[in-house]
Amino acid sequence: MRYISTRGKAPALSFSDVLLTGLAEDGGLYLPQTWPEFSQSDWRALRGLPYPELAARVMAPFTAPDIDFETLHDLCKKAYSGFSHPAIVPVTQVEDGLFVQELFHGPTLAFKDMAMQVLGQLFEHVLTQRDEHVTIVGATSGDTGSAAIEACRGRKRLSVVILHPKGRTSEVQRRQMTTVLEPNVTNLAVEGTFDDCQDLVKTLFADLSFRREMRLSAVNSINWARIAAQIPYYVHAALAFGAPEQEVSFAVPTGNFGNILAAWGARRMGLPIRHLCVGSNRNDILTRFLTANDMTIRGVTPSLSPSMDIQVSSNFERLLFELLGRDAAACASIMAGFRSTGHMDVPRESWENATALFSGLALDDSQTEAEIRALHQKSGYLADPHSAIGIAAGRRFRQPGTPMVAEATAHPAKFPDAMVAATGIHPALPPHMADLFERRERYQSVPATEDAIKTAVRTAVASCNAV
Ligand SMILES: N[C@@H](CCOP(=O)(O)O)C(=O)O
Repeated sequence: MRYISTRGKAPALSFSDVLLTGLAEDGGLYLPQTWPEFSQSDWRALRGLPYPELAARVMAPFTAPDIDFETLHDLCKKAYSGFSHPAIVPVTQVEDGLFVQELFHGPTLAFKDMAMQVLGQLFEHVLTQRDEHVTIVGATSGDTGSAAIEACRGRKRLSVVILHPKGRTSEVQRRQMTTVLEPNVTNLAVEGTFDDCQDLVKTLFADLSFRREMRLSAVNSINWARIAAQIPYYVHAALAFGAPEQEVSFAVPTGNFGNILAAWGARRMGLPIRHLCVGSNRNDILTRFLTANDMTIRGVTPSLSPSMDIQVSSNFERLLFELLGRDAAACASIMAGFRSTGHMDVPRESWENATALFSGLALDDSQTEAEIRALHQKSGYLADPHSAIGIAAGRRFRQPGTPMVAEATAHPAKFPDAMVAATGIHPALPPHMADLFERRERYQSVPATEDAIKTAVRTAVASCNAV
């Protein structure tokens, strides 16, 4: 398998190189040169497999020939060994035709662990093979940061620097990051929004000499490996409902578009997915795009679902590239226009193709709170604000005869204030985090400037090397 950039001007790479490279050197995102396709009997053969084996079988075409199936299976077993639920990604019914797949049973209580735990193993494997060290720089609106830190903490071949928007995550989310004191972990509280953090990360990658000097690598979903490791849970859910004979739809609370892009990838591989529903909060750029072809940046506003407080959804570029028939020049020019004007001009035909498969629903904070409360009263299910938005989107677009699976992306204990306001219930943190509020924090506040972040990255790498 080789990977190509959505902007067409970076070299095609193998899986291991894509893993270590993160963002393509032309600013684009890597995608498989050709999508692997599974036959009906290939899907059937995955039924009933333990999750780590299913994950390895689904990911194997993406990692070949660099990583063979046996090695990958071993890495997946290690990755999912710390999950607290025996099914890893259990599915429960909340209403007629509406189901929830819980993706938050990993160590940091969010869906990011599903891929990040695998990435930690993959980095260790590839870097050991090559005897190399990399510096991971990532941006988080709340969940990616702690998942990345958890996957990388204490690993000698990795330094990890995470940028979060100061004061814009929940306190639990912040503490999950800032109380990890291993010397290879640096937390930067950036005076800006998540979009500023993500932009700064991309700016660092765009400076090729800095990038090479620091050996930068990525753990955000700009890194293809993140998407590849998120495809298997869609397969797992679809098989549970009778795929490949039965179609399934999914509803996904969406910020950076990586999670729902993985669902799209599963469909591209032949999984019978009928409909994909995007759930947004008041930062509703994706819903505006899907309802009116209006992809215009309006500024990031804090909400009850901070992980989705995003306007520029990185992974949309991968879908755009596919919608444009893989025309990299057109994709690069639309992305350049988006960057300079804040408005993305998606050709009408591509937009119509997107809306044939995707729908969007946005909930403001009072609607989110009402959804959490009503769902809890009617079904007893306690959904965090992000998952509640996904569930509302699933209910809005479910169709008779097709199970709708809403992805529960975070544990309610990550957002206690919102949960208490909606239901009066304060969900307890699991035992391994019970003392989170007593742990010492370490982070550095920095202005949202390229110079400040570069200095902080240099210092982090130097101090890590000194240990
Ligand atoms: N919602 C994310 C933002 C970063 O997304 P990613 O999937 O690209 O890592 C978060 O919680 O940090």
